[in-house]
Amino acid sequence: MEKPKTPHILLLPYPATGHINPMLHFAKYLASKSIQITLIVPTQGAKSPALANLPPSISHAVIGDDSDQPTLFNEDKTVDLETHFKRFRSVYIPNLLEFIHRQGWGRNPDETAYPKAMVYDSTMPWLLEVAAEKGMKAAPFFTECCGVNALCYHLNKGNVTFPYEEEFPYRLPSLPALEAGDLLYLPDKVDKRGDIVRYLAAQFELLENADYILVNTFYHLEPEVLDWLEERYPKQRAIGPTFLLPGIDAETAAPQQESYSEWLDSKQPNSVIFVSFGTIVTFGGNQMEEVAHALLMSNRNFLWVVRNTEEVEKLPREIRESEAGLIVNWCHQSRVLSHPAVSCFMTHCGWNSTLEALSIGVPIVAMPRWTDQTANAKFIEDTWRVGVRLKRGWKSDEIFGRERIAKCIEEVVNGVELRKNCLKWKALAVEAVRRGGTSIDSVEEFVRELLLIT
Ligand SMILES: O=c1ccn([C@@H]2O[C@H](COP(=O)(O)OP(=O)(O)O[C@H]3O[C@H](CO)[C@@H](O)[C@H](O)[C@H]3O)[C@@H](O)[C@H]2O)c(=O)[nH]1
Repeated sequence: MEKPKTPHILLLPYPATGHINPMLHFAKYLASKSIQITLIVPTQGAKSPALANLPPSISHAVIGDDSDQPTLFNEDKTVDLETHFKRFRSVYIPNLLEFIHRQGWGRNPDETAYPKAMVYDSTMPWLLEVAAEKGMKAAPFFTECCGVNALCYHLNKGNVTFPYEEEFPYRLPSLPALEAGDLLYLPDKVDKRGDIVRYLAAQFELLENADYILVNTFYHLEPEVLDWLEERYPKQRAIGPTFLLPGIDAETAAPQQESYSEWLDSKQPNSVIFVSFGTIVTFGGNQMEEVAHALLMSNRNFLWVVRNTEEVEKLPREIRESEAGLIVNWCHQSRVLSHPAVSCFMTHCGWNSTLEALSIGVPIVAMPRWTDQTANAKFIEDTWRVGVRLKRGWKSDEIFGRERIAKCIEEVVNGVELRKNCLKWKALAVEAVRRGGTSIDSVEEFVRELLLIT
């Protein structure tokens, strides 16, 4: 008997865990619908823990980029980010075209094996042209929140100029009033010329030609800004939180790192401060020391993810030897957040971490560093009201002191209103991905319309 024909789709994340994770969750959901998936990761992302437990239903390829170049956010040298991004693109595109050619999927787009669509990270908008050249539908995937996307839209259309004009607050349609410290930026020592802001704004290049625009958020979290952007881009859909899509395993942790599970199990409900700063930012020794002392001052249990062993060694001895805490270099974050022992989450406010906390219902101590994190922290405190932020001044690389951090922890741990709000967002997030929910309906629509299957 002839095997049933399934459509094939390419997924192309940007090579960073915070970008691979949400797209991979989406890929797993599509794979569970018998859609054939090929996940293509540039070499810089090949070692991401997100890729540790790929299911056999997802084919996986690594394609050369410019990874012998300096790391993207290198604080020791001022990296010319514009050159970095240009080189990435100029190396990646020919390698991708050659990869597609080598697969023998054929040139005829009617062939079943030939990918019908390309879902690509929105920070690589130039992939739309590759999709068009290869006769595939183009679906950019945004890994940041819609409020941040709207900021990028205004930057791209010139409604907001960079360097920012000092007429704060900015009042932009569908967004709350924004102060300078709420906007996208990187400190001068990492990105003097604002290349990262331009790179993020460029997500809106060519966007009107996209067949679908996927955003990892959910409708009830950002209704005004989603509606506002949808008026301009009718094919925009909120499909998140992708880590909650049904039937997927959102596992990202290396299995040998599970000692923390037993440790968490041994703790009282609501007794542990969970601290994790994502996969890119580093805060530097002095800031880490202040965090360490704030945790000690809180007199509570803590579970702290410090990615790098050298960083752990630089922490004060009292924290390394403290019986109240555990320091690990990786964990299954969404599982930790779901543990009843966890009472609050100190985070750098990367969008995945923010969305995970919101959807699991854990209040936040927001300690943003840069890019979208400052805006996310603003929304966490003032829009969703699920946390307290350590507020940065404009372009400030100030070190937050231990007293200030400890005060935020106390406010969050004791915040009755915050906890109520958390439960509200949690319920709405879960509803979005349930049968008939806004996000799941959008995913099903995508599958039906773009891949032409029912
Ligand atoms: O021990 C850990 C640490 C992290 N994670 C996961 O790693 C992801 C981290 O993503 P995120 O919180 O978004 O942080 P970054 O890694 O910093 O993400 C980058 O990408 C995001 C999406 O574009 C942006 O919002 C951030 O600012 C940018 O730094 C999350 O899914 C976490 O659950 C784990 O599973 N275990």
